[in-house]
Amino acid sequence: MIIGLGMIGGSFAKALKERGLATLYGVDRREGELALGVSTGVIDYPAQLNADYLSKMDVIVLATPVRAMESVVADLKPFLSEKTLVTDVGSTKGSVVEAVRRVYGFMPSNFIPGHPIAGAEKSGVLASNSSLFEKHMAIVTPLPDSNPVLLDKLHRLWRAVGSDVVSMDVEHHDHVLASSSHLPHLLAYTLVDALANGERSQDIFKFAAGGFRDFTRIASSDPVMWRDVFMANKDATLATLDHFTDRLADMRHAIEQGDGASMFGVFTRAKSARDHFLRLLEQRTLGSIKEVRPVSIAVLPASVIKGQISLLGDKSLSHKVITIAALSEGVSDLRNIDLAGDVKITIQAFRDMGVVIEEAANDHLRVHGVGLRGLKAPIAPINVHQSRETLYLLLPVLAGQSFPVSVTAEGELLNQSMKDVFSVVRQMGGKVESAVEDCLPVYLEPGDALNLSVTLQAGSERLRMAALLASLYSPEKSQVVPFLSGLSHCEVLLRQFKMSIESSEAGLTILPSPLTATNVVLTGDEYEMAWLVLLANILPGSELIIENVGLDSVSVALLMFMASIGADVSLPQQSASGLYEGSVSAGFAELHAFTLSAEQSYQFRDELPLLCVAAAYATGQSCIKGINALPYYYEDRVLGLIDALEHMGLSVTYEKGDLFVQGGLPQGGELDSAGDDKVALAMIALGARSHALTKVHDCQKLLEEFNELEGVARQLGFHCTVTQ
Ligand SMILES: NC(=O)c1ccc[n+]([C@@H]2O[C@H](COP(=O)([O-])OP(=O)(O)OC[C@H]3O[C@@H](n4cnc5c(N)ncnc54)[C@H](O)[C@@H]3O)[C@@H](O)[C@H]2O)c1
Ligand SMILES: O=C(O)C(=O)C[C@]1(C(=O)O)C=C[C@@H](O)C=C1
Repeated sequence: MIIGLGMIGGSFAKALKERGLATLYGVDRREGELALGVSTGVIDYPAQLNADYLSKMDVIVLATPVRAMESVVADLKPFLSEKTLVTDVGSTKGSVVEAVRRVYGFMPSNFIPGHPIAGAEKSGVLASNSSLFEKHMAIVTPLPDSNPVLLDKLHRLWRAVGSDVVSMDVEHHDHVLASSSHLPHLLAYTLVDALANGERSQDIFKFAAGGFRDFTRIASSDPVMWRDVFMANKDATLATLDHFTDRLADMRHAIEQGDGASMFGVFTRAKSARDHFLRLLEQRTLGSIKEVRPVSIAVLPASVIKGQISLLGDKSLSHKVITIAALSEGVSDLRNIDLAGDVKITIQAFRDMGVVIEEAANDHLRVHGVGLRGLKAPIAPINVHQSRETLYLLLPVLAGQSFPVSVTAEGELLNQSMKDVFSVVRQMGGKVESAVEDCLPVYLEPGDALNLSVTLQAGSERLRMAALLASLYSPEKSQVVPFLSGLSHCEVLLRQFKMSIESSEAGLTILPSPLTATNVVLTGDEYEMAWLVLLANILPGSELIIENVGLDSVSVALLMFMASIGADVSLPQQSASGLYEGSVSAGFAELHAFTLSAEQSYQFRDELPLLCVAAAYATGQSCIKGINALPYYYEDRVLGLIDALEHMGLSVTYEKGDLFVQGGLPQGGELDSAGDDKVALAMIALGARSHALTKVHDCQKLLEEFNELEGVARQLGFHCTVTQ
């Protein structure tokens, strides 16, 4: 039985009836609504509140405005069996519970309140919609004495009409809904009323467009229902209204003072919060993660590359410089930033914590730093999706703030051990809790900051950066001993922001100091640079100049190694920062077979897919040692390349972790990059001088990370095309 056959009661009845789940009886004080309910098939029968009807009901749903519920409960009381589940759909819950208690003197165990978080600005039975509750939440607010069997029945009823059921405490419900639903209705009603009765009202409505319509849709809602809501949820509404009024006063002040920075801050944070909300909503309504269309890249053999090119900023450096700028004091102008792919995740995470990041152009950001400890607690757990880079940069920074936070991820990242970076956080004094040891999701709680002294057990650049960021939060001097000696971009970048890092034989010594905003033009992506150098060397007639390069110790060692095996490549000069900065030139040359020691394999682990291709085009047999000693994802990449080399007709042996490749000309064919961007780029190089067309599959990630690939290829005359 539905009592109050309006829009919500009618929608619930219709949803159950269409699914063949119930015989529906309706009660309403307006007979016309009941008649319409029967004629439109929303209910089966009209009914009345007497013993005949009430004694045979399994479920009774109160769907009147909330202040009418007390008299309805009083009318039900004499005839009600305690086996009948009585529930309601009212927008407030405390008032309904109080009303029932007033009638009974206690809360009967068969009365379990509920509230579907779905609706519309319409009212009346004709506005019923049987799919209204699908993919929406239904909140139930059981009480300590609630009958568990009937509670289960209530859950099943809401699930049956497509809702996700959530349990909540009555008081919490009323506070949350006061902000999420009641306050917006109050603002919409008041805005329309103020404008309708103010000066120039006719023109205001005449010239209002989408903004006004979107903001005020809910002012068309039923006035009786909403009067009841505000009378029933007075305290919680006043609390959220006061908070809002204060914030509105701040905005008024900012406008009066012409304080653009404050306005910009509020608008950026609000946009980021709303975008986050829409993403949540989208996941709920789509029900599943979006499908990604597979993309392949076809490579036509025998092209030549020629010209001068400047590459977009290195991706991992883009993540890093955004992080450093966000923690600096002042505004940093960052240029040549790669805003594609995972970098967006780092940007979003900082925006979610109150950092204003302006996108001045496609590759240009203006970051309004908040200082080392100035981040704000995010409204929801931070999701780094599949970005390991974001995770490693964020964790130490979060452990340095004053609020606890949860961090989660998606896909494979959820199953991988984060022991190394969790250990850095623990050494800072942060508490790390996770259900599965050393895995995400993780709950981070800042502890008392400790002086950091870390000896890194691996050469990863992101771990090095994580340790350096962690050391920013040490009360006094801290020490980071990198796994690999030599200059890295991490120190160079941090020094640009005035971090005090001294380098000695013993490692890096860091003195506590704030970071100062600065302007940075990022140097080009180093993997893409190495890829172009390789391509130029395997395509006869090629001549190439790559500008805006900044080489750290590993990249210098790699290019020198390439030169030692016959590659035509020249390095720029070393600059004051210690990096080799300027242009790299490269051209065609016959490469010789080479042997890479296990130490070199580790040092060049990122570039190993490219070195496998170099081995394929070199004369003689090359050997790459110690592959099985690398972290598994580097080994996986090489294994992917081994498959590709064999598929292209080359002679390859993989024995006890050592790879032997007999150079020759590959045949062409179809290769699977398994979604790895670095592997895909190497496979494209492998196809560059093969006998026939090469098609590299699963290149979505590559195009996301290197979305200017087609443009670069076109500019240099290299024939590769994206196909579905
Ligand atoms: N409108 C929404 O978006 C929405 C969403 C979730 C929950 N709710 C809640 O659902 C309830 C119903 O809202 P609605 O939008 O369906 O309103 P509605 O106006 O469409 O329907 C209410 C019905 O209750 C009837 N009614 C009023 N007093 C009665 C009484 N004493 N006895 C019998 N019938 C009576 C009215 O005649 C009307 O048909 C409210 O408590 C509201 O807070 C509304
Ligand atoms: O979508 C609308 O029009 C609504 O007003 C629905 C809405 C809401 O504020 O979200 C209104 C009241 C409720 O109790 C639950 C949902």
